[in-house]
Amino acid sequence: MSTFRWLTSVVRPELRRLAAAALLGALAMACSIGLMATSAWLISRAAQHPPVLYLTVAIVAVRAFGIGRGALRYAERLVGHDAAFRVLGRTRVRAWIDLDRAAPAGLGGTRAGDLLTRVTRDVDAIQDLLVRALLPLAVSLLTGIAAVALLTALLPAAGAVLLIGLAVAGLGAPVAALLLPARAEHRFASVRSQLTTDVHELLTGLPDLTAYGATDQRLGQIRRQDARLTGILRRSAFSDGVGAAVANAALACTVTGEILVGVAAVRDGRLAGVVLAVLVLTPLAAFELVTPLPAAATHLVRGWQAAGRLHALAGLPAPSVAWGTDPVPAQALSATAGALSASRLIVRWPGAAAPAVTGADLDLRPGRRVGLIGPSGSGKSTLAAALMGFLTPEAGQVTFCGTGLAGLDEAAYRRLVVLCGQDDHVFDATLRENLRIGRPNATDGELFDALDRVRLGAWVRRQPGGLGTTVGERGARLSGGERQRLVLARALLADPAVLILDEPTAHLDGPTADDLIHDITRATEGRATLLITHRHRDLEAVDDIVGLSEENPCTNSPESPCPPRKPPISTRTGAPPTISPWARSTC
Ligand SMILES: Nc1ncnc2c1ncn2[C@@H]1O[C@H](COP(=O)(O)OP(=O)(O)OP(=O)(O)O)[C@@H](O)[C@H]1O
Repeated sequence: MSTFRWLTSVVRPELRRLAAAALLGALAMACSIGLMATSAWLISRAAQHPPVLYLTVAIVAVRAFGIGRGALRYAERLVGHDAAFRVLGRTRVRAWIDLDRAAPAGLGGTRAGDLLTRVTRDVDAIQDLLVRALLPLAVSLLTGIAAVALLTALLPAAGAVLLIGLAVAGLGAPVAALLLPARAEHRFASVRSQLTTDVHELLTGLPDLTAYGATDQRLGQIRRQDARLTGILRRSAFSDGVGAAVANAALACTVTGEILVGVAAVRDGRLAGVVLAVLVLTPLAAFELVTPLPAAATHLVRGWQAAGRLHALAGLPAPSVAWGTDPVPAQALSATAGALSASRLIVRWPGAAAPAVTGADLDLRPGRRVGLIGPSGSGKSTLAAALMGFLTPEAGQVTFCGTGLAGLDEAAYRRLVVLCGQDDHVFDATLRENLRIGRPNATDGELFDALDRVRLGAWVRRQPGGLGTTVGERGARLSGGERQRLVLARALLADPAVLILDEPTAHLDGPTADDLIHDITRATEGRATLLITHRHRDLEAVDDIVGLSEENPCTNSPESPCPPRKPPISTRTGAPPTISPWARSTC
C-alpha cells in the first residue's frame, strides 16, 4: 500500500467532519472579509452624512459578521480538532497494532528511540498535517474564490488584481518556503529520530559509558545531531520568513493595484466613490488567507514524511505464529501425548542468513521436567521463542495437546504456557504491580506466597515500602538475582500448565542458585517444565535432558539442506511423572 493510500485510509472515516471544519473555517473567513468590506463601505458612506436609516443594514451586517466570525472560528476549531484527534487516535492504534504484530521477534532491526519518535512525534505530525496544512489550504481555496467573486462583481479589474495577488502570495510564498529548505526539510524526520535515538541510548547506557569514560564522545555525537536539527529548523524559519515577505509584498502590490484600477473606475464613472474603500480594504482581510500557507507547506512536507514512516511500520517483519481462533483443545493430557511438543523444528530469525535451530525435537509432558542444554549460541532461547509462538518455524511444527499453534487461540495459549526469559522486562513500578502482570487480581497474600517460593519474600518484608517498593527503570534498584527471582515469582503467579525457564539461575551465587532450583522443583510439581541452563548441577532436578549442538551449517536451502537432527547429547529418564489433577484437565 502506498503512503497516500495509507493516509487516505486513516483519514477517510473523518472526511465529513474535516469537510464541515473546512466549511466552517471558510465561513469564518468569509465573515472576516465581509466585516472588512462592509466596514469600508460604512465608513465611506457615513462620511457623506446620509440619514442614519440608510446605514442600518450595514451596521447590522457589521455586527453579524463580527459575531459570526468569532462563533464560526470557534466551531471550526472544535470540529477540526475533534476530527484530527480521532484520526490521531486511529493512527496511534494502527501503529501499536503494527508494533504488536511484529513484537517481540520482528523488532530486532529497529531502535527504541526511532520507534518512540514514530509513535509520538510522527503521529503528532499527522495532526499538524490536518489542522495546520490541509484545512488552511481548503479554507484559503474556498474563501479566496469567494473574495475574488465579490470584487469581480463590484469591478472586474479589481477582481483580477486580487486574483493575481492571492495567486502570487498563495502559491509563491509556500513554494518559496518549500524550495529554499527542500533538501534539509526532507532530512528533518530522520535527523530528529536519530537525535532521539542517541539521547535514549545515552541515558540507558550512561553507567557503562561513564565507566569506560566514553560519555564525552557520545555527547559530541548528540551535539552534532542537535546542530544538524537546529540548522534545518533555522533554514525552515528563514524560508518561512521569506514566504511571509513574499506574501506581504504581494499584499502591498495588490492594494496599490486596487487603488489604481479603483481610482480609474471612479474617474470614468464606472464605480461609485464609496465602493473604492471596499476595493482597497478587502484585500487586507483576504490576505489573512495566505498568511498561514508558508507554514502549511512545511507541515505538509513533514506530515507526509511522518505518514511514510508510520506506514513503514506495517512492513516490519511479523515472524510470530498466525494464531487461529480455536480455544485450546479439551482432550485430557496423558503421559504419552505431549502437552507441548516440537518436532524437527527449523527456526530462523528474520533476516538471518542461517537458521538458529535446525531439526530440534522436544516433548514436554505434564509432571515432567526437561533440561535443555547446549553451548552459547546453539539456539536454546530461539527454541523457547518458537515454543512461545514468537517465531514461526521454517519447517517442523510446535503442537500443544496435539494441535499445531496456528490452530489455537493465542490468549488461551498464553494463559497455559509461560516463558520466564533471561532478560524479562521489569517495569518502573512497584513490586506489586510487576507481580500482578502474572495474575492481575492476586491478593497480597498470594503475592507473598509466590515471593516466598523464590526466596524473595523475606527481602520484600524488610523493605519499608513492602510490596509498594518501586524497583526503578528496568528494575535498576534491584540486584541481578533479585530481578531474576522477581520475574520467576511473576511466572509462578500466572500458574501455567507449561513453564519454560530460560536460565533462571543466571546472576545467582552457587548456594542461592541451588536453593532456587530446589524451590523451582517444588513449584513446578505437576507441570510440564523446560529448564534451559548452563549449570550442570541444575540438571539433577530434571527428568530428561535434551542437548542442542552449536553446529548449524545448513541454511535450509536447496544448496544447503538441513541434515536429519542428531540425537540428543544425552537423555536420562527419571522416575515416572506425577501429574496433578488440574494438569490432567488442562487440555
Ligand atoms: N533477536 C534476535 N534476532 C536475530 N538473531 C538472533 C536473535 N536472538 C538470537 N539470535 C541469533 O540466534 C542464534 C542463537 O541464539 P540463542 O539466543 O537462541 O542462543 P542460546 O543457545 O540461547 O545462547 P545463550 O546460551 O548464550 O543464551 C545466535 O546466533 C544469535 O545471534
